[in-house]
Amino acid sequence: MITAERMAAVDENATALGVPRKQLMESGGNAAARTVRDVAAPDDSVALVCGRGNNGGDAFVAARFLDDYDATVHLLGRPETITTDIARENWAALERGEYDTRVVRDSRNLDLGDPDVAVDAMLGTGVTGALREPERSAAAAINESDATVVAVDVPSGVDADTGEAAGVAVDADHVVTFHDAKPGLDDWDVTVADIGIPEAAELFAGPGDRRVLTRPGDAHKGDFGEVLVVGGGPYTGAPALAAQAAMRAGADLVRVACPRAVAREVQGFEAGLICRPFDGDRLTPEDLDHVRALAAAHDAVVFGPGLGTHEATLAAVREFLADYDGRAVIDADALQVVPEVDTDATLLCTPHQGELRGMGGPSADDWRDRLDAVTDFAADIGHTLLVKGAYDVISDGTASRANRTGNPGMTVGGTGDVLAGMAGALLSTQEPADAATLAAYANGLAGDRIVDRQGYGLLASDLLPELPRALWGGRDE
Ligand SMILES: NC(=O)C1=CN([C@@H]2O[C@H](COP(=O)(O)OP(=O)(O)OC[C@H]3O[C@@H](n4cnc5c(N)ncnc54)[C@H](O)[C@@H]3O)[C@@H](O)[C@H]2O)[C@H](O)CC1
Ligand SMILES: [K+]
Repeated sequence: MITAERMAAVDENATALGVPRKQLMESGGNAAARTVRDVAAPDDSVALVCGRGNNGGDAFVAARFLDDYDATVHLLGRPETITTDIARENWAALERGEYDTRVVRDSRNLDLGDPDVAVDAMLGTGVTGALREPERSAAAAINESDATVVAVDVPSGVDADTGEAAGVAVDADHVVTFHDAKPGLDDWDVTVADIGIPEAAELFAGPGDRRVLTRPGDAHKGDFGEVLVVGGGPYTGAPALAAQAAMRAGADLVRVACPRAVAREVQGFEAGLICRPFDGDRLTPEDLDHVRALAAAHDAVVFGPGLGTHEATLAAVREFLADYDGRAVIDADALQVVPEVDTDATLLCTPHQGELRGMGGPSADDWRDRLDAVTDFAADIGHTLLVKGAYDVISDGTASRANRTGNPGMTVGGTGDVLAGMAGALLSTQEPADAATLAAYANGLAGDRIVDRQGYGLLASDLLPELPRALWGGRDE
């Protein structure tokens, strides 16, 4: 089962892998034609009723695979208003090939004839709200006809995510849907057609996974959250890196709770960082009132960078989590307490494989073997895991994804702090698994770009200025 939103992401990932949408449209159109062949007799007439988006484009392709039938392509609207290049190119091919095409400029002129089979390719996953004209009249005409109706991807008028129709919808006898079942189609006679989307487009994080984000140009203050980084003690750079990464990832506000001595250093890295220091030289249970009050005022907490493993510090983490019910990224030394704590918090844990074993998690040499093992362990502990490695594995306990951006130059200290900070910023507004996937992808991509440019020898802080483009994509992508 796949939602329209996720389908669009997978589609974009497929393009990045070198399987562009036009190729998928070719397969989709071919699959639609095969479904028509299954229901049509050899001399049957076929009316393909097409919208101006890619759903219509699928039927332009299908028409080429139905040469031997008496097939007519009805385009609802002027060819100049076709919304995508690939649909327009396929329409142009029909015209050049002298197929039987009709342009319906006005729904009052719609005449489907009396087809044996009607193909509904008006709207697919791009539908919003109730059908407008001329699609509404065309849907009524299809429903009133005696034709066997084959709907492409989704019956027009039906929202593929809810299965609800906001008004008139096509009453299809068969639905040929692409790649995977769509959530709203349980009650229909559905064939799922493989259109050649590589498994890697679903499994590996890619540029399509950015679609959950609002692009900075459209963003408003408050679209992103406020993030609290709790860290520092024996280490001072870690909380500063995490906080700066959270800022680069678009957090509206980032504050750092750390020992007073660390705060001076944190601000030395970046004057804009706001510190809310506590006394002493490491986190202890005595600081919890301070940390709890701060955490309650933020959308996500990043817990761990540079905290160290002092017993009192781990006790503080344990006590904090026991009655925290917000969202947190747990990294580094704080990870080891997670399995023993009963908490209502929503946690995104970012262990490398050694830390995963320290949490009582699975060890598997091959990342493919890790996919299921990490899912099982995430389900066990009830939190989302981002297991770092040459191939990162991400799971919320129901399914797993992998990320293969990044390179050996990123084993240098601090890159994990950058990842944790970015994950915290994303977790403040996104589902934990989406936040984890995107953080892993963007962190690795930033590192890959640096190494492409300058070779190895990168510093974790080099990643920071690369993060925005890695997260949102650049104009050149
Ligand atoms: N990977 C894949 O799954 C592939 C799917 N393909 C097909 O593409 C469609 C989705 O195409 P898209 O262009 O995004 O949207 P639509 O064709 O569904 O519709 C866009 C079009 O419709 C207008 N519109 C929106 N709502 C309404 C309405 N209520 N009434 C009238 N008109 C409406 C909107 O303005 C646009 O102009 C997917 O379903 C598959 O069939 C591709 O072939 C590639 C692979
Ligand atoms: K359709």
